Amino acid sequence: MTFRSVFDAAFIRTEFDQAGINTQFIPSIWKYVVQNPNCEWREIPSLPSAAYSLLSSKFKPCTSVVDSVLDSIDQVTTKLLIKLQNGASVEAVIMRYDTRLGKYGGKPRPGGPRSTLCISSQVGCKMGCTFCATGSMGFKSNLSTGEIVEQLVHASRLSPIRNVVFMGMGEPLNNYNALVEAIRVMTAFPFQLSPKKITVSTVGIIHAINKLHGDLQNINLAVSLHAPVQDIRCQIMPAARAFPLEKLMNSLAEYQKKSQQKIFIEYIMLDGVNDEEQHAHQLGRLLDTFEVVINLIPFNPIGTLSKFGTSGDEKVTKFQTILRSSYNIRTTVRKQMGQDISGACGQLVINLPNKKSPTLTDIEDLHL
Ligand SMILES: C[S@@+](CC[C@H](N)C(=O)[O-])C[C@H]1O[C@@H](n2cnc3c(N)ncnc32)[C@H](O)[C@@H]1O
Ligand code: SF4
Repeated sequence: MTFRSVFDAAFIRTEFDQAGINTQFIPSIWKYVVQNPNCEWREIPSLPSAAYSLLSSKFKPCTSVVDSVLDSIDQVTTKLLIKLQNGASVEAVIMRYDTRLGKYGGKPRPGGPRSTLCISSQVGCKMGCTFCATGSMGFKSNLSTGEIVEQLVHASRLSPIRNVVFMGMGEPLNNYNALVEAIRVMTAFPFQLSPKKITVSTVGIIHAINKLHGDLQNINLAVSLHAPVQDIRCQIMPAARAFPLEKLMNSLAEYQKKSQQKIFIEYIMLDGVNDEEQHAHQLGRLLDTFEVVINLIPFNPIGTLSKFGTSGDEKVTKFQTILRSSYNIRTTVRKQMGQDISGACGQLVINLPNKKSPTLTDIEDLHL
């Protein structure tokens, strides 16, 4: 029998309403589950009896289970392999790199480290970017709101999570309703993450960007641009044909006008493809009228799944310098994390259900 996640917010609210149970009990149920993910419903104190029977018949505290936990050698990154109820698996990655450490003069941050959690929104992805391991799987299924939130529940048991980035498996804006609802849950009691600490990364799904600000305010939008001109974008990202660069930039301009927020631009550095000086100038001119931060991403090799090479450090530095000095654009280079456990961007790819349960060796084999 299939159970729903108690974090499937819209579903549980409707069920409570229909059964005449006050929906105000829901946050306290979530709090109990966050603290006791393996609890029995009867253990939760002070619920009406109708709530216990409804919960028992239709819901599970967590519908997903953590199959394995893998730490990087430096202990900074932890990859969770999470098995969903339908037998498919996704990965979530905890990164303990604390950008605020400098603020404390190199001493540990008061209250301990606050981690960033990289979350998956789909099993596989249909956008087919040619440098991405997840893209090579094709689309398998969407995660429900509850399955998205449960990644936070599982990770929070290992590390206090301060930031959430939708940069794991899948294209979040292709699973729009579940994404919006999941972010609403994450910013509500008992998680209470600040929307400013949540980043949605997208390949550039124009119709979804156009409505995003109406549904969620104050979150960060990151756009995987990866090329300054349409023809290079089409070569490396098939989705660029459906979402042409010019229309995407118009949509981003509208988004920025409404949100009044910086947009984060992700730019993967592919050797000899998009990393020449002329590309830096084209990118600088393209973004001239925007308030952006550019994040240059060193390409993480994905073995035979992709033919690309990683740009050399000198080229990356030159690219960064042009954007900074000629265009005054804040430009950072992404720190490489979790490569030894294939937990880095674009390295997330999972074996499929009903073949057999994936083991870590299977996953490592697929990655490398
Ligand atoms: C895996 S995607 C998930 C979010 C969304 N689908 C997107 O494309 O923005 C997160 C980021 O990883 C980047 N990425 C994908 N494959 C990569 C690779 N092999 N090396 C480095 N970054 C990669 C993507 O371009 C994107 O900026
Ligand atoms: S980079 Fe993002 S959009 Fe492209 S295939 Fe990978 S997950 Fe999908």
